[in-house]
Amino acid sequence: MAASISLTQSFRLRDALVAAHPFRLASPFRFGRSFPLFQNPSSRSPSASMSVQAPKKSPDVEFLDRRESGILHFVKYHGLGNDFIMVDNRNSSEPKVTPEQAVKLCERNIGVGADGVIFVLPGVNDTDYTMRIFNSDGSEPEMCGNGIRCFARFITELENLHGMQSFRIHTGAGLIVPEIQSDGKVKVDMGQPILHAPDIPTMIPADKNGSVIKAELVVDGISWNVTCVSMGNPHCVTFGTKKCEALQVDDIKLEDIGPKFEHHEMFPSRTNTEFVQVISCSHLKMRVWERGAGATLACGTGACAVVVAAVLEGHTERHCVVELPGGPLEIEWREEDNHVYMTGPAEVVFYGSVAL
Ligand SMILES: N[C@@H](CCC[C@H](N)C(=O)O)C(=O)O
Repeated sequence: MAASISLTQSFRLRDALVAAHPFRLASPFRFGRSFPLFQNPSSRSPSASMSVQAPKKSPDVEFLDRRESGILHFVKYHGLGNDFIMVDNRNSSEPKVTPEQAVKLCERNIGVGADGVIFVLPGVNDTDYTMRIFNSDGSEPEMCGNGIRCFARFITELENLHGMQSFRIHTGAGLIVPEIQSDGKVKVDMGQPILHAPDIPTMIPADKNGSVIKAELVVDGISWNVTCVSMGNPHCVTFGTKKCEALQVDDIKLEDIGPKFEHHEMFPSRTNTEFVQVISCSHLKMRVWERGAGATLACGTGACAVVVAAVLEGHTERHCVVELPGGPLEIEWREEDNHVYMTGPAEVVFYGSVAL
């Protein structure tokens, strides 16, 4: 596959990237060619201290080591259709891609196409790695739930690890711990939800505990009931309006109403918004409008925020299946430690290289 697609003078796709990629591939497309120039040392290798040779990357990702000026090698991943361009950035603490380049890469018609670009950077403060992400509009969020599952699976490719693994990841939301399970799914300790209004942040008047739970927010002339939760990044969760308390989420016109929540004056850092339907006391259905990315097929931090909001509003138990357009996530808000746990898949879509 050596086709060259001309985009603009400053941005060309190389090695025949797919713009419209199939969802849920049985086996990933492969566009990168194996061509190892060097091997990265791995402190996680059990034999690292005894062997002169550092362990090899998984053969699928050896092409990431090719050093060619102006070329970005990457692996595209998705978590329930929330898709990301994953970049091996372990040799520098500065992302290899600028926010402006990320916008072009994420473009679905003339770019690779993705909801964001994620960088695997060196760890800090006793963590194994640092995760940074640019949304498709170039803004930088604090955290990404589907992204961190992809991140964990990408590390196993980079480090050629097999079986159950767990990593300590530094993010803008603090320490996050994803764990690869025996079935290949990734369970993530997403930490504690933040409910204190100024820390979310929201300017919606808070209750006596400082939280915004089932409060009124007028958007586009309609009074919505909203609960605000931060999972490191801000979320505004709604189960309905004052007039109609129970949403039918398929009826929501996301493209119209989503941006009005995102840019509402009550959210000084903008917000992600989840529209939720209660199916049962352990089953929720949601659609999401993401800050900086628009309508996506899934949002991991959003699903976590939704379960926290559902418990606080008295709709569900603490352990729920959250059904998203891209598929289900299992979410538990554990009483013992106040942490939220998210379990779901992460898959390779394809391997590629692009001229920046
Ligand atoms: N899709 C992500 C969230 C990505 C960040 C979000 N758009 C924001 O700006 O906060 C997820 O799975 O959590």
